[in-house]
Amino acid sequence: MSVAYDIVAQEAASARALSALAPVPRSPIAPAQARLLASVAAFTHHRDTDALDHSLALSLAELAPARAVVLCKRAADGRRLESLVRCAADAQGLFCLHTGAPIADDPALEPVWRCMDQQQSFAETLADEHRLYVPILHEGRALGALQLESDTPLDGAHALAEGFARIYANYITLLNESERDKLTGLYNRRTFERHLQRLFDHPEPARAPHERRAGHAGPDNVWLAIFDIDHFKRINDTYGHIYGDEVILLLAQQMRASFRQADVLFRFGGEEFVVLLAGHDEAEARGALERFRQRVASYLFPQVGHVTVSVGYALAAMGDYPETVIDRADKALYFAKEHGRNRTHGYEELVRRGALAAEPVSTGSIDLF
Ligand SMILES: Nc1nc2c(ncn2[C@@H]2O[C@H](COP(=O)(O)OP(=O)(O)OP(=O)(O)O)[C@@H](O)[C@H]2O)c(=O)[nH]1
Repeated sequence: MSVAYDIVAQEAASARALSALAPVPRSPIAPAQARLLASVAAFTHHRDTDALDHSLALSLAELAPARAVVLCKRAADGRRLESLVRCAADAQGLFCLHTGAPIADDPALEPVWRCMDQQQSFAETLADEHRLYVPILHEGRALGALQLESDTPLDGAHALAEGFARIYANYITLLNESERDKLTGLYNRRTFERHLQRLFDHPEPARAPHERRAGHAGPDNVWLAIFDIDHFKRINDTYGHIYGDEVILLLAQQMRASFRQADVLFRFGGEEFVVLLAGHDEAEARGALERFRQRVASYLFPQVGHVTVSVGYALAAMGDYPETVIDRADKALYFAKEHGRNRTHGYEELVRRGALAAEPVSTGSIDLF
């Protein structure tokens, strides 16, 4: 018995070894399946959320097929839509991508909200257009929705769109985790450069194009501000790290409540935070930063009481190296710390009044990220 068993086992092992060496016979794959797999592979290849969003809309528009696909994403607070990506065929049938911020209370977005609230797909037929709405669900929550538009009924696209929505939800959750700080949920330093570039490309995303100032063509100015909690070591030493962490968490909440939707908030590490503000002039940027500083100073942190922050900021001009701008804001922050803390200082303002020496323009290419 045992010999026979060994022979059978040996034969099985050598068959496995042979099959490992022999070329695997390729079973024919339908072109549609091959295209689908290629699309999924291409779209899960991306490591940044913007590229992933674009790829999802494009893949679905091509495969559905749909005249247009709109990806609507909900903001973290769940109460508003944060971004729209629309992929639509032009007159030549080529797909073009448009990104933008939804207008609050836009009635055209009512079916999108219905789809997210009911967490269910549904189809609608308008005068000469068929529409399909599919929620993007993750752990019982709708992260957003897909809207497909076509001249013909989209019945066949239902399963495809739902499958894509599931893959997208899993993947975007992983990406979000890698882009955000675990304690506060703010963006981490890794994604800073991409956000800076995006602000230059799409200034003031919270406003609709018609709301922008007439004749305003290029990007608005962008300021980079660094906040540092004053005497944070003392807070840790007096109350312990758990309370220290709570101060960091509550400060992040204060940041979210104080800054506009268009401003981008980061935790750079430790007790250091960064905000990218798109604005018209320095007075506007300074006003927003001062409001935040005062808000923190008057907030009562549980157990710890009053906490203050020092703020340094600098103009991020198009073409500046991010590390140069960070360095300037850091110098202004250092000045604020040196001159009493709980203050806001701008690098350009300090240079203008001779309190800081102007730095030569950096021509290096150090990559800090
Ligand atoms: N609780 C907590 N503490 C942190 C974290 N990251 C950094 N720290 C602490 O933050 C403190 C920072 O101290 P310092 O850099 O000396 O600065 P400071 O005491 O805030 O003083 P100034 O910045 O000069 O006002 C250190 O004690 C770090 O251990 C964190 O994630 N949680």
